[in-house]
Amino acid sequence: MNERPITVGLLGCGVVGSGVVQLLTEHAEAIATRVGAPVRLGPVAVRDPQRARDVDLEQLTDDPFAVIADPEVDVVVEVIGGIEPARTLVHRAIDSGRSVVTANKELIANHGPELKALAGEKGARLEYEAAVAGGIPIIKPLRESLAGDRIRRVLGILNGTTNFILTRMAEEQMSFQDALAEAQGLGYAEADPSADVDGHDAASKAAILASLAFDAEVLAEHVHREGIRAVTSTDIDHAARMGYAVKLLGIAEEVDGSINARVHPALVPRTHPLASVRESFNAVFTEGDASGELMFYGRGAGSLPTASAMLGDIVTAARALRAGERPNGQTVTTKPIRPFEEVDVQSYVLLDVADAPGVLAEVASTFGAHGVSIKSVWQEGRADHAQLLLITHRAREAALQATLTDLRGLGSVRDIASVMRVEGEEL
Ligand SMILES: NC(=O)C1=CN([C@@H]2O[C@H](COP(=O)(O)OP(=O)(O)OC[C@H]3O[C@@H](n4cnc5c(N)ncnc54)[C@H](O)[C@@H]3O)[C@@H](O)[C@H]2O)C=CC1
Ligand SMILES: N[C@@H](CC=O)C(=O)O
Ligand code: NA
Repeated sequence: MNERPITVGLLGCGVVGSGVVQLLTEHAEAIATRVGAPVRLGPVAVRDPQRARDVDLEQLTDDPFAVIADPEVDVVVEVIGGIEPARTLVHRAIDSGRSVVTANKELIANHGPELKALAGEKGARLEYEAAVAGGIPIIKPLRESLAGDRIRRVLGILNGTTNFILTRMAEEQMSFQDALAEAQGLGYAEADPSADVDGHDAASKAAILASLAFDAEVLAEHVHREGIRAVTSTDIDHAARMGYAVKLLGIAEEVDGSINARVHPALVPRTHPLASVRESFNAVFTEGDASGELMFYGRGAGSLPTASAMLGDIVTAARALRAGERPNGQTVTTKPIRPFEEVDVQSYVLLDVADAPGVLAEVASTFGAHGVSIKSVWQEGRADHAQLLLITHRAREAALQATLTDLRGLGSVRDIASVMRVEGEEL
């Protein structure tokens, strides 16, 4: 093969970056065959070039700007994470006509529109398969394979760290803190684990999925977000007894021309395919008019699975370079974003109540007064430790909130111990 090699410049060499180096080296022959030219690793920017590493790096620098300015570099791979300096680096790389492959969901969910527009203008590619659900192919399927369908709804387990924590809490009665520490040790967690447990990471991914599924500009700030800190082992036990698993879901729906995107813990019926997604695995479940229900399942985090998605993007960018293709200028429409209060959701409510005559009727009539219909009720315990577990039918979130306010005012309701959504139930 006498073709000019395509050179990759790497920004950051942590968990994912070292996986990219490993795969570029180990799969070099197959990649060269698939691209039609060798793809070689060029300069690599790291924080500390003196530090000992598992991977072999020849051209090390501590200046990421030198990498994007290197005339040899054709494709820039960004795995530093966070907004700055990643945003400036990616912006400059694209501005100089280079294609960029990134795993940075925060960057795409906050600045994707401006970066995509610049890439279109400069004839560069901006690829980000690793940014959502790590190694699972979902960006290309949504952008290409499903481009002829109309997607109505996307439901996903989009964060490996929180799914790992919830699985350990459910199956091994492990504490939240111990499970988080284990996820950190395995390289799944973000540098600041609050990004995982408070749902920021999943919200970025939900925004990206909503943008692609509905050809719209949905940013992280448009996503209603609740993390898993409030989920207790009592909730998980109750849910299990009622036939549900507790999952942190990212949801994007288009209903009557408006989009709602949200991330929150949810009870998922055990019979739903998402309920069986355990450990650090991710899954994205799509509902399309023509394709029906599809589920994409696999490793959403970890060095090599994430690097595998990036290598696929590097091959895409390298092939486009060889073919002299310009990226397609996709039109993005502006669609209204529906606030969470105006979304119809099914809910699970756990109440600490007095076990006295008339309490259930009082609680039920409070729901009824706001038009929230109750689907099922369980009572646990007696006297001072009585708990009522209620599952509602779909109702406007604002009506549920008004119900909760009134429940707090009832003498018989000691505490609203927990409120979660229910998703994936047959309607
Ligand atoms: N770890 C995972 O499983 C996944 C991570 N991602 C994303 O991939 C990106 C990277 O994540 P990780 O590799 O896990 O993080 P990491 O913290 O292991 O690696 C980031 C590296 O960038 C380096 N760095 C920071 N600032 C730099 C600078 N100015 N110049 C040069 N190097 C710099 C750090 O020293 C660190 O080694 C993030 O955007 C993350 O959200 C996406 C999917 C999965
Ligand atoms: N911290 C993230 C890594 C992948 O995006 C996760 O836990 O899923
Ligand atoms: Na992916």
